[in-house]
Parts: sequence; structure tokens; C-alpha cells
Amino acid sequence: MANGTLLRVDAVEKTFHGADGPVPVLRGVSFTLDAGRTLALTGESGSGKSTLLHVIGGLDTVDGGHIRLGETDVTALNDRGRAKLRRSRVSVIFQQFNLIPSLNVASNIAFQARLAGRYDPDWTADLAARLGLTDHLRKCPEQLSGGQQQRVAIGRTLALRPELVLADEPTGNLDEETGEAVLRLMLDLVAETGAALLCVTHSHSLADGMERKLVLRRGQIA
Ligand SMILES: Nc1ncnc2c1ncn2[C@@H]1O[C@H](COP(=O)(O)OP(=O)(O)OP(=O)(O)O)[C@@H](O)[C@H]1O
Repeated sequence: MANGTLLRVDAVEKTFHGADGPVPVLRGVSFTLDAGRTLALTGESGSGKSTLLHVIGGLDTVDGGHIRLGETDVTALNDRGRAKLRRSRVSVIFQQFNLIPSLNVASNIAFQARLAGRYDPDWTADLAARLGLTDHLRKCPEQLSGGQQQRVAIGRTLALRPELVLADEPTGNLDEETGEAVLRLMLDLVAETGAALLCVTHSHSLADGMERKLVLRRGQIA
């Protein structure tokens, strides 16, 4: 497992401009995450958790501050640079799974790794087996249960072997029992790849499964 600080979030600011004027969502957020470590991000609805995840993952830009992933200043990257980052180093698991409906399970799992030129058939097959998906590889996502679809999304992320996994309420669409099982599997597999994990959650039991916990309150770390 790699050592040292992987992610450095420094005084990050983000304001949205709505019909009723500016909405400051992130107001000077700072924290670090070491390589291979797990961190839960909690906070009330609307506190800015998803926004923070999106700017870290390069899905959106900041208005102030810096985000560094290793030696890379994510906040200095242009659209192309951020897209490249998402293809290779950072991968997001969303609550809504975001699978590609026209591709079967095997192709969904391999998708990101193939794009990054990092497809390893043995690792992908191993992942599918560990995720209990071996009998479903030829099916389309719509033929799977929610828990199975989320396991495909986890497989797709880990097939890439990213340095950082960002998970936004990964079990929010699942019943509690399924959510717990999927989460445990995700934590085990993330630990095996040596990736760091930043996981947004409302669930206390999920947050308790992580090494550290941060609370976002009104756009700042409480
Ligand atoms: N694209 C956008 N345009 C305008 N306002 C936005 C946009 N995205 C988010 N917001 C606002 O920013 C605030 C924070 O939203 P965000 O989704 O980051 O919160 P959250 O903590 O993830 O909430 P939840 O737990 O409900 O998912 C909210 O007030 C939201 O309405």
C-alpha cells in the first residue's frame, strides 16, 4: 500500500448562482486523505457533500482554493485534463449506479479499465466472482436487482484500479440489509486494491466502517 498524503483539499470554495442569487455551498473546505485510507463524509442534506465530491473528482470546478491529487493540481486542469483524471486515477460510485444500459454486465465492469488501457481480464474475472456476478455477466443492467447493479458499479470502478474511489451515497438506493452487505464488500475490495476511499453517507453504520469521519456543516468542516 502506498504511503503519504494522496488528496489535499485546501480552502476550497464553490458558489452556485441560482434564480434567487448566489448560493455559497463550499466556504473554505480543507482536509487531507492519505493513500489507501478510508474517510466518511457526513452532514445534513444540502450541506455540500455531493458538491465537494464532484469538485474533487473533476466533475465540476471550484471558485477558490486548491485540490491536489498526489502531484497534480486538479483545480488547475482544463476540461480535458479533468476528463483524463476521471478516466485513470479517480473513480466515482454514484447512488444511481450509472451503468450503461446497452452493455452487458461484463462490458460494464470492463468499461472504464478498457478506456484507460488498463483492462486486466484475470483481475476483472476475479472481481466479478468476488462480487457474486459470475452468473450474470451476459445480462443487461435492467435485468438485475438494485444490489446487483451497485455491485456492477463497484466492479467497474475497481477494475480500473484507481488511486482514489469517491462514493456518493453508494448504498442509498438499497434496503438496509443489502446496503450493509454491498458496503462490506466494497470496503474489502477497496482495501485490497490499496485505493483511498472518500464516501459520502447519511448512514452512521456505514460511517462507522471507515477509518475517519468528517462532518460538513454549512459548507465547512465542522
Ligand atoms: N448545479 C447547482 N445549481 C445550483 N445550486 C446547486 C447545484 N448543485 C447543488 N446546489 C445547491 O447546493 C447545496 C448543496 O448541495 P449538495 O448536493 O452538495 O448537498 P448534499 O450535502 O450532497 O445534500 P444531500 O445529502 O441532500 O444529497 C444545496 O443547497 C443545493 O441546492
